[in-house]
Amino acid sequence: MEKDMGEEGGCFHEATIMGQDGIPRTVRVPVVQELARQGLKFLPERFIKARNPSHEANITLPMFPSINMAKLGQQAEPGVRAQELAQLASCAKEWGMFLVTDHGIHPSVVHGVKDVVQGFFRLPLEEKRASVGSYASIDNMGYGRSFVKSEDQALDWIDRLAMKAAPKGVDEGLLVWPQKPPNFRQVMAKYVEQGRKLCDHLLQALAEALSLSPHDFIQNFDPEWSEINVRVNYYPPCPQPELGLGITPHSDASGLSLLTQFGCSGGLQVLKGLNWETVPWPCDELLVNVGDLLEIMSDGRLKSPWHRVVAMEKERFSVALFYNPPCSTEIQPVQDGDGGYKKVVVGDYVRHFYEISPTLEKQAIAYAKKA
Ligand SMILES: O=C(O)CCC(=O)C(=O)O
Ligand SMILES: [Fe+2]
Repeated sequence: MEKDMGEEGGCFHEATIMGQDGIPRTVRVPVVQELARQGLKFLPERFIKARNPSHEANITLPMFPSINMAKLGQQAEPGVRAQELAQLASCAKEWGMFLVTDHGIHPSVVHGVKDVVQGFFRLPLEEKRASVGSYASIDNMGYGRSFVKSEDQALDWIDRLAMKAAPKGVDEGLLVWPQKPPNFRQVMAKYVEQGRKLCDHLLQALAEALSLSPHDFIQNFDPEWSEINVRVNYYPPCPQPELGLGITPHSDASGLSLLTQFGCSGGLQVLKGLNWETVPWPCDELLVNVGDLLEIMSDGRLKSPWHRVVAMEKERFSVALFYNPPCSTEIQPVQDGDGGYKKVVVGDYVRHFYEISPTLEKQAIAYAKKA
């Protein structure tokens, strides 16, 4: 693809949006990494987000709940395990988000992910483009696109790379995975495999923590057909971070999301009451958050957190694995928990989520509420 210089003096990603006439149109959004390279003093107009000052309390939580996965194992001493399950129940209910330690994913695997991700983003733009294919009709996948819905929407200060890692075979012939660095897919596949094990373990523990049967959540997942999407978020250094956002507020349309970050920490915020609070998430630790699908399965006992990413002066990367039941699975509350949720097909839920997102408030989940 030609290097496309526009009025911002940068290069552009293309995104397909639905026009008001119902006809899809292609819009161009700047490649943020290329903009950032120009050493801008001011944040370009298109990236300025209206923020509600009364919600900007600038609170960094002194500490954040952390779950030791070894203490949740069957070999753990029963008293220790019961205590860890109680801690899991409390942080999953209070925050819908927690750090995990002793999770069994070897640091070399996480470092491998960091190396290939940085390797990809260090490539010149033309090489990045040449190295990645496209899912064509699947929005939000491949290199570059974000939640772009209209021409006049304020944009996120981010470049993204998103791929389907499972089920196997979904991308045959599409070559979406970067060819450079050459070990990108292999390294990511290892992380995905280990991340899946961790999420399976957590799904069982979360059910137990809520006094349900350990199988209640995981029964909706399938070793062969569950979906795992990988999304790499790259937030280049931002000239006026207080005016922009890396990712606009959202919940995840997943069962569970597993995240790692590098570059710097302090970008992720979660809405608590009316305040955005910065999650104290150290760089080498893994973070898990409850997605909308688990909120539905738990009938609201677990809540998917409303979260966002603030722009920062330094560059930051995060890698999210979104773990979902197979898209044809019907999920429903395992037990009545007063959340008012009903049976939905996973694929229908996710499609609707992306059709209406981004929204100002947590709105997509209303799709799964009883009338
Ligand atoms: O970058 C982060 O910390 C969070 C990313 C995120 O929320 C997402 O990819 O859905
Ligand atoms: Fe998210």
